[in-house]
Order: sequence, then structure tokens, then C-alpha cells
Amino acid sequence: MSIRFGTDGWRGEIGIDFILANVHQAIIAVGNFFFHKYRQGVLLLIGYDTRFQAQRFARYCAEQLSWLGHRVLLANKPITTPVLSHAIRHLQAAGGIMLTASHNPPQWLGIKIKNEYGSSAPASDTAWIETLIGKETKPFAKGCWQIKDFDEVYLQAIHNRVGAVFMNQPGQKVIVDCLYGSGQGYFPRLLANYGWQVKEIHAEINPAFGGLNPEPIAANLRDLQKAVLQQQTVGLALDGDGDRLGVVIESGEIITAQDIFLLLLYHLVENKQKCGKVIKTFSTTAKVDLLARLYNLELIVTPIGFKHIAPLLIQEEKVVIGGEESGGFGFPDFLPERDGIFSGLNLLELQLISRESLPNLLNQLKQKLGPWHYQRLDLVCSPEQLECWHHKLNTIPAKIGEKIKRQEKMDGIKVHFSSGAWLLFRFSGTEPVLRLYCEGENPAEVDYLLSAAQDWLND
Ligand SMILES: O=P(O)(O)OC[C@H]1O[C@H](O)[C@H](O)[C@@H](O)[C@@H]1O
Repeated sequence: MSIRFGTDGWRGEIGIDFILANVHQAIIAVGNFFFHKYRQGVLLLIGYDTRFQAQRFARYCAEQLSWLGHRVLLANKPITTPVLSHAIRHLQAAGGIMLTASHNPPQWLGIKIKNEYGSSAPASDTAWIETLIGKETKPFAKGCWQIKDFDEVYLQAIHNRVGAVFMNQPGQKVIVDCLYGSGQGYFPRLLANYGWQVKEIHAEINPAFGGLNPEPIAANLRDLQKAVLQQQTVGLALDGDGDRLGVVIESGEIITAQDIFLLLLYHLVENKQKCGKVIKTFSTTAKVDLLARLYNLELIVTPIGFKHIAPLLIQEEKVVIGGEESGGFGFPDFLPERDGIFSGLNLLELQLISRESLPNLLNQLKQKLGPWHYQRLDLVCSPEQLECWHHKLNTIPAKIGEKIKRQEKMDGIKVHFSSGAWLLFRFSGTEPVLRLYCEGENPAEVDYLLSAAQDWLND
């Protein structure tokens, strides 16, 4: 099996591709990469989520990296990816690895590589790692590894940023769906200090993830919707490694990651007086462009994957927010990495400061920006089918449901229609899936375009 790093790290099915022999090859290549990059053994941190055997593999990686000559700190429990990123910065480590398959189905596991900023390693680094896979090696120094708590400094950093607002509002309630991932326990630990009631669901270790996929999208949030309706309070959901956010409002409706992005941008500008650039990925709602324009903020669009946003959070002088369609949002004055917990707290903070519910705030935005409806369809397919669709997408017809006005290629192929609607065809870089992303004015238009796209693909 060849080990390939996709949108964020290397992923494989446990027991099929993600087996000890392959993990061994990958981690030795990672260890060699850090040695070549810094010309010496360095401090590397290791985290892991709640997936089957993630802790065991993480320990194996700690042993191998220290055998090679690095100093390694291994998390003492499952942590979120942003906790690892924060610890890398706090301890000035050269980087780290996270054993996780993020939002992918339970049978998957993977390795995300982090650089010294705590961000996902750029493609140039992972390409370098790929060239080192399978190369013979020997230890280059004397290393060591130890177990360490990374949570405390992270929780303190969050408290320093948002504590004041939350402290003044005791007695509030929130429900958190951990989707059996490693985001368990953080909200209670943070908010209980401020007199909040936090109820967590799916907050236990369950390698089968209760039959759900740990991705905070509609298909996996039914239990959260029920709990929200019972408790009449807002619900937050995290993905498997806590870097993405999903939200259910008091009515039981899910608000999409596009809505969350717009609300966060509104909050940062209106309530926190932030100014600077706005960064979004190619698949994210066009309403972000419009809101940025209304606020006179420059917009930068990147390919999909937070690894494209993270360097801009570091290099650009001023950035308000960087966000992506899949629910990952990064705040440059906190971390150059997305964080579901910090994003969720910012949304709660928006409600507290504005004394408005999220649906009211969204309605206000709709008045400003006009209506929108956004949907993503994931077409799971065999390698043969993928090949066939790759071929098909080489020639886009003049019409898919509606006449196509123009095409745009950055990551996949986006077609724009005269109505202002658009449709993006893109192959996932983390799983065997063709993703169709569509945005229009209303659900009927989006449904129509998505089914026209499927008809054309299957024709
Ligand atoms: O659509 P995919 O290529 O599967 O990628 C979806 C997501 O994968 C990973 O989680 C990346 O870190 C994200 O930045 C990206 O949005």
C-alpha cells in the first residue's frame, strides 16, 4: 500500500491500510522529516482521539520517534486536535502528530502532521515526508518520551479570552454533542466554572461511535435535535477530533456551517471591532464574499483544506477569521488552526453580547444579504466509479439543470448559473467520495440543481 497524505494527513481503514506495518513506515518517515528539517532531534508532541486503538498507535509512534532521537511528549488522554496545536505553540515544539481520522467513519484512523505553528503541515512538507517513506534509517541521537497533560494550558488560554463575558451570565444552559469524539469534557470543565449548566450527549468512548459518523452534519445530529427540543436551549456539536462545529438552535433546526461562518464574521466585526482580511475556502458560501464586501474587508479564497488557510492566518498582517464549508473556523489571535470549542464559545458569546437568539441574528443577516440555501451531497463510490466520474468531469456540458454561465477551477470544477446559484464538483481528499456542493436562493432551486447534476453524472 502506498501511504499518501491527502487534504489533512494520511488516513486508512483500521486493519486494512491502517495497520502497524504502515504506521511504522509513516512515523519513521515523519521522524526523519523533522530531523532533516531541523538537522537535529527536536521536541515533538503526540495527541490522539477516541478511535479504536488510537491511543495504542500513539504510544507506538512516541516510542519510534524517541528511538529515532526526538524528545516526545504524549498526551495523557484523548484530546482534540486544537489542544495539540495549542500545546505545540505553548511548549515551542517543532511540531507534532495527531492520531485521528477527524470526521471520517468509525472504521478509519489517520495521522495529521502539525508544524511548529500548530497548523496542519503544508503540502510541501507532506510531499517531503512521502519521499522518505520506506527509506532505511537508524537512530541519529538519544531520545526520550513522556506522558503529559495538554488540557490545562489550553483551558486557561480560552478562559483568558472569553471568561469575562461568560462569568457575568451564570445560570445559562447549553447541550453539547461530542459524537463520541475527543471533545468530551471540555465544555463542562470550562463553563461549569461560570455557573453554566452543560449537558453532554454521546460523551463516552465507543469505537463504533454508536453507528454515527463523527461529523456534525444533519445525518448525525438527530439525538442532539431531540435533546435541544426537550431542554429548549442551544446545542453545539463537535466532530471526532473537536476541530469542527455544528449547531442546533432552540427550534430543533440545524444551522449550517455557512450560517455559522456568517454569524462569526458578524460577531467579530460588530462586537469585537476586528478588521482585516477574511479567508474562506472555494466551497464556502458566496454570502461570505458579500458580507466581507459590506464591511469593506478584503476576501481571500483558497482551495479546500485548512492547511491552505493556516499559513495566511500566520503571514497576513491582519485577518478577522479563516473558515471553511465543513465547519472549521480559525481565529488568528487564538490559534492558526480551526477549533470547534473556541468557535462554539464565540457563538455563545455573540448571543450573550447581542442579547438576541441565533435565529434572530440570522434573520437580520438574511435581510442584509438576501436569502440563501446551501447543501452538500457526498456520493460514496467505488474506485471504478471515481475513475469514470473523473473522466466525465473533463467535459462540462452547456447546461446542468440550468444554462451554465461560467466555470471556475481552483479545487474541483465550479459552475455558475445566471440566477446566481452555483454547483461545485470535487473529489474528497480524505475519502472515496465525490462531493457536490450547491448554493442557491431556496431549497427548491438547490434540490433541482443537485438532482440535475446526479442525472448528468449517471447518464
Ligand atoms: O473534502 P475533503 O477533502 O474530504 O476534506 C474535508 C476536510 O478534511 C480535513 O478535515 C481537513 O482538515 C479539512 O480542512 C477539510 O475541510
